[in-house]
Amino acid sequence: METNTVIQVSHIRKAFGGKIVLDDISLEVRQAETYGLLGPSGSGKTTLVKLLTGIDEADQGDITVLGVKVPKLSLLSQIGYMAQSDALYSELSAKENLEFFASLYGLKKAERNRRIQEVMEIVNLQDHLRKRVDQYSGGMKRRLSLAIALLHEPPLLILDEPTVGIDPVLRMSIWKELKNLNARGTTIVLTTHVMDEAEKCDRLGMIREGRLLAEDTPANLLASTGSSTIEETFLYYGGVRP
Ligand SMILES: Nc1ncnc2c1ncn2[C@@H]1O[C@H](COP(=O)(O)OP(=O)(O)OP(=O)(O)O)[C@@H](O)[C@H]1O
Repeated sequence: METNTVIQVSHIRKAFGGKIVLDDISLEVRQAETYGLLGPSGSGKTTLVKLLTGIDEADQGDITVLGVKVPKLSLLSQIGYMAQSDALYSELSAKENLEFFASLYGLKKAERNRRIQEVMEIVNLQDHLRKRVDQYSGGMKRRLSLAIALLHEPPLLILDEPTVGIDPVLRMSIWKELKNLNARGTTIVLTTHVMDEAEKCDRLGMIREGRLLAEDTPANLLASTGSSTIEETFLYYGGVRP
């Protein structure tokens, strides 16, 4: 294990009702990088990130996050998790949602107000703070969920499809912010099935049918397969060779 390892996944297996969903997955995420899990729908990405957060438990294998074996309740304050389906109180305003999560994370009042302003500016929702969440669009809800994950400035962000339903301009600004967070030492794990987004990650794990097909920097993955796009690389590892 390297000294800057934030997540160590060793030989994880997970099955639901006899169906193997994750099959002998091992990977490592290093401090201050953005690690992307790339794979088609149903490949096991969400299941894997849920194991990383400790929401769910593996049948076999070990996971260590920030030096602690998961699941561990105390780790939750260290992780900013954005689930695929938004966990928001729709009858409350965005501000009330943020205040609720800020108090869960134990943020003091002055810090709470400052952070609420900051995270809402990052996702460009500062003008919609007082709007009820049930009046938000799908993309706005995604952005609010991201804002909540950022609220307590956790050292590790785990984001399940963070930019789905978000327009390209805002997506670019969110990526810029993710890179800023990396520069300040934050480690990010995200899932995606968007190939152009995968190229923005420092390292990629390609997943298909519960197996890790390959893991490396986008540049190395392209070079080692002689591909010109990440999509071609994925197809190569998936056994589709022209
Ligand atoms: N609680 C569960 N009970 C039974 N099967 C499950 C459960 N959670 C996930 N699965 C199955 O595990 C497989 C992997 O699902 P998972 O949600 O991890 O995939 P994914 O790569 O995140 O897909 P998507 O991009 O569509 O979210 C799927 O076949 C899914 O039906």
